[in-house]
Amino acid sequence: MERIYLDNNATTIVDPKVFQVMEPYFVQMYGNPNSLHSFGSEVKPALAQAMEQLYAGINASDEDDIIVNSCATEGNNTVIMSAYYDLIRNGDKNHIITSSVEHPAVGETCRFLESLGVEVTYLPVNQEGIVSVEDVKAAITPRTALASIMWANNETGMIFPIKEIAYACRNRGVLFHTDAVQAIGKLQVNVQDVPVDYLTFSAHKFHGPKGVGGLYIREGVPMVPLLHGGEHMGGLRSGTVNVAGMVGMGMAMELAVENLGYEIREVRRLRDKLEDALLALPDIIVVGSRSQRTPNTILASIRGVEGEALIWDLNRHGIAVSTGSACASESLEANPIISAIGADKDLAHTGVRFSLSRFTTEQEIDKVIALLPKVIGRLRDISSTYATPGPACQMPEPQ
Ligand SMILES: Cc1ncc(COP(=O)(O)O)c(CN[C@@H](CS)C(=O)O)c1O
Repeated sequence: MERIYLDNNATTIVDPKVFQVMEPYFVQMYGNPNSLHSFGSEVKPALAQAMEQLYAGINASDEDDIIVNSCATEGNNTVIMSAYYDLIRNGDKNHIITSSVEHPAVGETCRFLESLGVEVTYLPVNQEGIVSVEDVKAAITPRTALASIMWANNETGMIFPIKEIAYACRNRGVLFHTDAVQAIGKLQVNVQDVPVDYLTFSAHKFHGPKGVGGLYIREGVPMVPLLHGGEHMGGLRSGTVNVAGMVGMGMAMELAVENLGYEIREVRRLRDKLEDALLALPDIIVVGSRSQRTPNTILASIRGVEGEALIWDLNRHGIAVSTGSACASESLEANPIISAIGADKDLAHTGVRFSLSRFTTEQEIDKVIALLPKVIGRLRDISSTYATPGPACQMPEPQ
């Protein structure tokens, strides 16, 4: 059976060009870059080039740092724990601001710090699923150590006003971190234009390998390492460098920037084609306006159809989607994002996320469009809660 992959916000295929540059560092040039002999020294040029690609990809200046780590989860933990060690435990701060829709790598790390006595403000989202910069400004106190707000949400694709939030934090002397995992390769990320202090990303979200990520640190801002035990990454992240992974991530970053125009035009066109087909069916809503969303993502709520039931039925036809973030896919809880925007609880159990990539083809989208009415119709026919097409789904009234 031909399979169609529409879960790219969970992870992406490694671009063949990325795999090609990685391969030699597994079986030919496999030395430890910290070794003094030729096996170590011969890998250094590739690491230097990869670092240049990462700096160029987010327009970082030479004075800034980018540390290569294992993933965005590690990067998010590193930033938040650094704020705790440096500004809260040893300083006079005791407050962190984040949003109620962050990835668990931010949300759960903040909850862990609450268990250590740190005060955390979890900002709400509006019915579009977006955090307001006014709410960030209002939440800042003299004791605020850090604000951490994601650039784009992994379930809805909604893009947050990061430039305004970054300036609001800078003007009030608050360090600002953004989780840019769902932004790299989908929108322009330029740290000269957007004054973030920290920024995290994961290679496997933009057609690089799993198990490698990056943490950008603006010159002059504090960083207490999470991992100790060696001078790797200038002592900011100990552990033998994942040479092949770093080389692959560098190439993936270069290709992500190179293909941004295609993503914004062509991937968006295919996403909109799928979204239009979904909205032509009764009792379906999509979270957030397209103009405020990453070009590849749809979070749809399909009345009368449990999200899990739809993903299993589509899976039987070889189509891979998710009910939301992969890390929450085992949970049968209501989709927290759909709950957060104020939709009714029935809708919150019917969320399905479609996320495309530059490798998604028109033929694949056409096949999914042809199949959806049958799959949704069958599930509604056997549903005990869905009788006939209800009133056209309305987004919840603004609170
Ligand atoms: C915004 C955001 N922030 C951090 C992560 C974690 O990335 P790692 O490489 O696993 O560390 C993710 C990964 N979100 C996947 C898996 S849970 C999803 O299905 O939405 C993310 O989307």
